[in-house]
Parts: sequence; C-alpha cells; structure tokens
Amino acid sequence: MSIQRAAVLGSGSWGTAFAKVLADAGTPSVTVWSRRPELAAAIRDEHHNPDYLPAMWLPDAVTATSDAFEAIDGADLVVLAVPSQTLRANLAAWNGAIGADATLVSLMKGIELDTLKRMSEVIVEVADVEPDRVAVVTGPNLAPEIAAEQIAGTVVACRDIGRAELVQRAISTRYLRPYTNDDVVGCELGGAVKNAIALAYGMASALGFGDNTKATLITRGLAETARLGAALGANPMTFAGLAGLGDLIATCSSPLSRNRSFGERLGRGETLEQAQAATRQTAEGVKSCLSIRDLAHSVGVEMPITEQVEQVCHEGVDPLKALAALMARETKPERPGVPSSTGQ
Ligand SMILES: NC(=O)C1=CN([C@@H]2O[C@H](COP(=O)(O)OP(=O)(O)OC[C@H]3O[C@@H](n4cnc5c(N)ncnc54)[C@H](OP(=O)(O)O)[C@@H]3O)[C@@H](O)[C@H]2O)C=CC1
Ligand SMILES: O=C(CO)COP(=O)(O)O
Repeated sequence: MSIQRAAVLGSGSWGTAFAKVLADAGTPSVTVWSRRPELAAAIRDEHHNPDYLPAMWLPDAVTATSDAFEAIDGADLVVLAVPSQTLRANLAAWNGAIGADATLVSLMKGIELDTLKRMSEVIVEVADVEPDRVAVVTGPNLAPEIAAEQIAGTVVACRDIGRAELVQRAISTRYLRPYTNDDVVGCELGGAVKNAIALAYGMASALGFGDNTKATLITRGLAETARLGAALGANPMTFAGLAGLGDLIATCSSPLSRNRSFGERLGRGETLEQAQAATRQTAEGVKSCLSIRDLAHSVGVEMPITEQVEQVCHEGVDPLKALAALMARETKPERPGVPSSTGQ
C-alpha cells in the first residue's frame, strides 16, 4: 500500500519543503493549502514559494490551492504544517473534510497554551480520530537544508507501526532517511522543548559566551527534556535519538533556526515586541516555553532553562541575569535518583 494523494495544510517553510519530499519520494499527487490565494497561485503556476523558500523548485506532482476542502478532498495523507497555536482553530474549520481512512501527520513542534496538549493530542481531539491514525514527523530537519536536498535523517512516530511504515515509505528519498518509532510522546516533547533550549542558546551566543557554555546548555537542556519525558511516559532512549539530541543540536547550532535567531535578538537586547516585529516566520519556543513550563509544573518536574527562557521572553528579565540565576541554583548530582557507579 502506498500514498496516492497527499494534502499539505500550510505553505510556510516546512510545509512547502515537505511537499517536495513527498513528491520526490513518489507520491503522485500533492496539494498544498495556502491561506493566501496569491501564494497558492505561485506554488501552482510557477512551482515555487517566493515568500519562504525562493531558491527551491517544486516537482510537477505538487500543486496548490487556497481552498482547504479542495486540498483535503480524497487525500489519503493529510499533513498539518501550521503554527502550533493556530492548529485547533484551523482543524475545527476543516471539520468533516478528512477522509475516514486518511492518515494524519503532524509536522508541528509546540505545546498548546492553556490545554498543555501535544499537537497529536489536539489532532485526536479536534479531528475526532483514533490516536493510531496520527503520525508525527520530527528530527533535525531545517527546512532550507531539506529543500536543498542536503542529507538528513528524521523520525516517523506513530502508535500504529504499520502506519508509521506507510509514512516512512512516503517520505523516503535519496536525501531524507526516515526511521520509525512508537514513542509519540517522547518524539513530540523532543521537538517542542528543543525550541526553548535553542532560544537560550541563541541568547548565550549573542552575549559572547563560548562553546563550554553552549555545550552545557545543550546537555542540561536535554536532561530537562528527558526528565519531563520520563514523567509523561516517554521512552528515555528517544531523547538520545534524532527526535531528541539530533534536533537539539541542529536547531541550536544552525543560523537557519528561527528559534536560535530569535534568542540572539533577545540576547542583543531587543524586547520581545522588537524581536517579533522583525521575525515573520514561526519561532515556536517563544510561546511554547510557557506551556512547557506549565506542563512541567503539572507533573512536578524542574525545567530551569525553560523557566529562565520564559522569564526573558515574557517577564522582561535580562538574559545575563537569567544565566546568572541558572548558575546560582543549588548544586546537585548530575543524575539525581540514579545509583552511583560502582566501577573503579
Ligand atoms: N521550518 C523548519 O525548518 C521546520 C519547522 N517545523 C515546524 O513546522 C511547523 C510549521 O512551521 P513552518 O512551516 O516552518 O512555519 P512558517 O512560519 O514558515 O509558516 C507558517 C505557515 O502557517 C501559516 N499560518 C500562519 N498563521 C496561520 C493561521 N492563523 N492559520 C493558518 N495558517 C497560518 C503561514 O501562512 P502565511 O504565509 O500566510 O503567514 C504559513 O503558511 C512549526 O511547528 C515548526 O516548528 C518542523 C521542522 C522544521
Ligand atoms: O525544527 C527545526 C529543525 O528541525 C526548525 O527549527 P526552527 O523552527 O528554530 O527554525
């Protein structure tokens, strides 16, 4: 069995690059939904997206429309690529359009404000589908690099491994190698939390801190991600994989990352409003640091880096003071609760 017709809902950087991946992997028909008719026309008629990925040319199998119902009609794969905080309203507007057997794929890396739900949970609730029908694609996948066909790995997470394999086949190309995983919780948390950590990394980088600082942020950022994951039932090994460490490294170290770049702006002294005004694309960590912090509190988990990122973004705390606050925390074992090594 293979995917014959895919709908990609969202024509930003990742939605558009993902449409190319699907077509390059052999999907005969890929329809992108763009909320702006002029952008849908550019993708459909000129085979490129001048606003997000002007250097990328799309295969003939990719077309576009500004009518979401037209995109979804008959699709056996429905890919969601809108900002995390608008997903609920977007999906509600498309209610009833998604076919009874279609597989739904989330590309989004955020946690919903207020409900504290992961994106797959929002999809299950609003589209009223079984969790087994929802897959998550996540990993070190900066859209401009994928668009340029630079080699990368990714993860397709789904509770139903047969469905994960279906999506795996649908996006397997000479430049993208997908692995399956049944740990949806861990994969989604890895993708969401790395955005908050990349904001911290960007701040530290703009403040002139060096590689020791950056390595510490990455490593301790992963530690707090894994702590949250453990409390929410994720497999700890997921965080050592592409959806955890892999994505965290790519996002923190790349100047292409919107989250890291946003953090750099804050580190240079811009206010949240100034940084937002200068940024057109989605930096998910800016809002998700709030929901991740609240999610951690709800299960009694400490996430000091995420908490300080929230303080800088939403309470106007000076990034240098946030770093000082992290350093002033009580000293503790590297892995609290894990028995000491008995090796000599
Ligand atoms: N870019 C990347 O490298 C990667 C991104 N992701 C994740 O994918 C998700 C989508 O990101 P990405 O494509 O990069 O984001 P972009 O910011 O590049 O694009 C956002 C898209 O969503 C649309 N949009 C904005 N607001 C709304 C709304 N209220 N209702 C409906 N559509 C809206 C935009 O339309 P318009 O152009 O009209 O504003 C645009 O098509 C995010 O969760 C991100 O974390 C995951 C992996 C890689
Ligand atoms: O998720 C991404 C890479 O895997 C993209 O990161 P940014 O949203 O920070 O650009």
